[in-house]
Amino acid sequence: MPGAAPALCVKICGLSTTESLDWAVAAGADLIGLVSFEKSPRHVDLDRMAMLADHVRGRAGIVVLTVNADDERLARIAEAARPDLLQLHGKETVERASEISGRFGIPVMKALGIATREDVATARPYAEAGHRLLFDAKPPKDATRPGGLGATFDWSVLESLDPDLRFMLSGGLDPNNVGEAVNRLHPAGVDVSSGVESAPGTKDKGLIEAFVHKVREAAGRPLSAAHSRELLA
Ligand SMILES: O=C(O)c1ccccc1NCC(=O)[C@H](O)[C@H](O)COP(=O)(O)O
Repeated sequence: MPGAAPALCVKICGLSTTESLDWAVAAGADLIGLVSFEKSPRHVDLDRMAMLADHVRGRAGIVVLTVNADDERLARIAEAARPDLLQLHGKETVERASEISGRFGIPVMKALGIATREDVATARPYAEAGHRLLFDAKPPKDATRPGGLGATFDWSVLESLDPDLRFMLSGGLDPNNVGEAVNRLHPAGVDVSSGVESAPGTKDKGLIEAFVHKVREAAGRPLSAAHSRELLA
């Protein structure tokens, strides 16, 4: 559609039951996220990850997120879940991200903790290396995990961003603020975990539906599965 805004990809992260996977798919999510990080209330072990991935395969893109995982762990994840995307949410360098995507043949989305414009500037080398970007709130120094904290960051640091630097927005999004985020920042996608939960790790059907509805409303057009394929390509 000429002149239309690019479609928006919606990721619902931290899913750990078949029921909540079905809620996310039915609501229109493009991507579902499975957490492989033991300190997280959303962590799923390899057997559960494999079961969940097989349950949703073909109905949404499968993203598995890890934190500074070594090759042995990544090999087990790749075998168990056969993910469409690996989200690296630790201190992985550009070189490590490229090594992982090359070794396992799985595209990488690098999560970056954002607080200042200087943090945003660290994204360009990952993009130039062909990796997807997820901008999340920079975690506090005493945080027990680098993401899934339900905290927003100062979105104004993204307002002068080069429009060719496409990113998935994350961090403290919920049905009440995602519309503003979409209209202000025009991200390639949005990602949520805490904002669609009734308790840490417990997803809420109504909040998932409300979140996706608000994104669709703000984007002014149906969510595009083709766009999530583009994001995964
Ligand atoms: O979700 C977690 O528990 C988590 C643990 C360790 C690393 C990353 C984690 N989540 C990554 C995500 O992609 C979350 O969706 C993202 O951080 C946004 O979370 P929230 O602010 O709770 O919506």
